[in-house]
Amino acid sequence: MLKAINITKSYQGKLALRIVSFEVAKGEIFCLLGQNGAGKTTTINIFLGFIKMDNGQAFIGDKEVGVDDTNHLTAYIPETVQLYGNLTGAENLDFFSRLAGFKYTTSELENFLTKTGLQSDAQHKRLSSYSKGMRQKVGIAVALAKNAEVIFMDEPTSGLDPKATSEFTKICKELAQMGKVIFMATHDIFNAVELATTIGIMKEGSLVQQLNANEIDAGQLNQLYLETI
Ligand SMILES: Nc1ncnc2c1ncn2[C@@H]1O[C@H](COP(=O)(O)OP(=O)(O)OP(=O)(O)O)[C@@H](O)[C@H]1O
Repeated sequence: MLKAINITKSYQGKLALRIVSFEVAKGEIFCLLGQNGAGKTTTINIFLGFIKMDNGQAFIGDKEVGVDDTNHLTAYIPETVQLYGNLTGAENLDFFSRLAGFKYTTSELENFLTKTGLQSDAQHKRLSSYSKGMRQKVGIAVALAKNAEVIFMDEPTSGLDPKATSEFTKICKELAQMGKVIFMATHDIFNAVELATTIGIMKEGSLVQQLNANEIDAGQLNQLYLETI
């Protein structure tokens, strides 16, 4: 579903990605680890079309990023989901769904929000009263409402408390069971082991490790990470 072929990217002559290649299948959760500046966000931004690669190719399904229209296939959950504080969760979802070309009834909007675990008494409250975890649930509801096939996430559990992280992990697994692809940059080794099907480790712009998450525990991954980066 996702394919990176020999992607390179430099900023002002400094290489940020050095010939990065990988594939992610439907229903997979790919967690990308690596130190600050390793190239995780750059990889995500290239797939989202926010920045252009210098060389290589990126595919989402059979569509090529930068060549075909891939916008409708993707959703993006950044560390802090950008929503309108003076609108309710349901109103934000309605607004962003319409932007993506979808018009839903109030009960359909509520269904999307309920699927993410956002409690019904919160759905019609203003976003300004939401916690970070609740905002992320609205972000995930937007991804569901626009029927995105691939959800990119950049450090989504950063700053979440353990309960919110656990709820977030559960939702991600449900999304994967629905056949969605999740591609996540994270510093959270323990959550990556819990969540991922595949774990990638980046170092200085290269994807230096790719591991099956079932074959490693958190202690082993932590050790390997420290030896690798
Ligand atoms: N807009 C930009 N202009 C110049 N250099 C940039 C830009 N964005 C990223 N870089 C550089 O590219 C490299 C990769 O950065 P990137 O943000 O992809 O890393 P990262 O792994 O996501 O780091 P972090 O964990 O801090 O988010 C770094 O050296 C960074 O300084």
